[in-house]
Amino acid sequence: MRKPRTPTPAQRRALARRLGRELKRDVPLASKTSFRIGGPAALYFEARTPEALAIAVRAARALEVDHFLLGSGANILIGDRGYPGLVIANHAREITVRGTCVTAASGAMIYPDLIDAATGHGLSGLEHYVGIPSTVGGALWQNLHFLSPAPTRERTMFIGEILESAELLTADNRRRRVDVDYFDFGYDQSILHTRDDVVLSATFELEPAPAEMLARIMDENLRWRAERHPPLDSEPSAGSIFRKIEGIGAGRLIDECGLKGLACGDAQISPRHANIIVNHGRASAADVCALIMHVQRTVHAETGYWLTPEISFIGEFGPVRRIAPETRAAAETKM
Ligand SMILES: NC(=O)C1=CN([C@@H]2O[C@H](COP(=O)(O)OP(=O)(O)OC[C@H]3O[C@@H](n4cnc5c(N)ncnc54)[C@H](OP(=O)(O)O)[C@@H]3O)[C@@H](O)[C@H]2O)C=CC1
Ligand SMILES: C=C(O[C@H]1[C@H](O)[C@@H](CO)O[C@H](OP(=O)(O)OP(=O)(O)OC[C@H]2O[C@@H](n3ccc(=O)[nH]c3=O)[C@H](O)[C@@H]2O)[C@@H]1NC(C)=O)C(=O)O
Repeated sequence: MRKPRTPTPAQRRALARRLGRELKRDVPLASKTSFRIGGPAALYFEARTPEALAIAVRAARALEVDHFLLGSGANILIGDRGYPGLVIANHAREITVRGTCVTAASGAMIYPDLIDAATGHGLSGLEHYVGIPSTVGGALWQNLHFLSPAPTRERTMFIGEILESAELLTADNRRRRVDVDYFDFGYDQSILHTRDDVVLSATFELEPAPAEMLARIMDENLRWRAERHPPLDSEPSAGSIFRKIEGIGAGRLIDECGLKGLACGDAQISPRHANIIVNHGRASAADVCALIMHVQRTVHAETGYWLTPEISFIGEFGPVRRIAPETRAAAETKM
């Protein structure tokens, strides 16, 4: 990925003319991510409607200002030096329910807002994703997934299965409604990874279901997550760091290499789940990157697999120190 550039004074002024007083400077980003890590955005704009989102993206494109679209910040690591261009934070959160269709602006939170709206109307299809931090846009970007309900949990369910249509701002700045096939969904994959489209809103086609069934699925899924994953509020993270590889869980490989609990500064490979790095308070992006690189080298040396990060790296990063090759967790374990 190309390094984002700092806008020129002329670009800043032109952007301010288009976006008005809502365009802010030097806004800290760490608190806007689930990892609670990262430097500031040089320029920052909060879009509260799909129209404002389209205006901001069009303005950045027209003025050739490097920009990043921030959802709930749950799948990214922002560099310690921050983002030198424009961060457009998607706070377009309106949700409407009509019959069995739920339409949401792309900044709506899947959990709790969209799930509350759907289950409150006795509609099934979204409840599987309870407890997962994501906006609607982020969920379509990566085809949000979770296991099918207990007791069998025999397959992975994807949000693409219930998507009916979406409104996009396309790469050529047109507003266009597309159906589900457009997204070319896969595991952790969608067309959004390769096209510069922005999701403005999405419509999900759901099915009526008894309230007790919805409540049971949500309880069981929340319990599943609580048993396996570190709690986000007290141990901030970005969820899974690495992709599955040939169907094998990255967590299993990292665990087998004895890396659970290994720490670098305040960043630590979670003792609970080896594919999650947690921030114990003052972790830097450099600490997280040092752990990521150490995991890649160790897992490769011991298993032959090269793990690929699932999270996106946003903005500017400083130097990363190398952890000694043989380092294991025991001496540094923090619980
Ligand atoms: N299954 C699990 O347990 C977990 C899953 N996750 C996943 O993490 C993601 C979190 O979403 P969220 O926090 O909102 O996203 P983020 O703010 O972390 O952004 C992630 C990426 O989504 C893209 N994106 C966000 N909004 C839009 C939009 N409106 N239109 C097009 N692309 C968009 C951006 O891509 P670009 O740079 O290309 O614009 C961005 O790089 C979800 O995909 C979720 O599946 C996270 C934690 C746990
Ligand atoms: C957390 C995320 O998504 C999760 C999603 O919530 C759940 C449920 O559907 O399935 C995946 O987790 P996962 O725990 O199965 O993923 P992996 O880290 O690949 O682990 C696979 C397997 O390894 C084993 N495992 C895991 C952790 C660990 O410390 N030790 C270990 O042995 C477990 O048997 C586990 O089942 C998604 N992760 C990936 C990379 O696909 C996320 O995307 O951020």
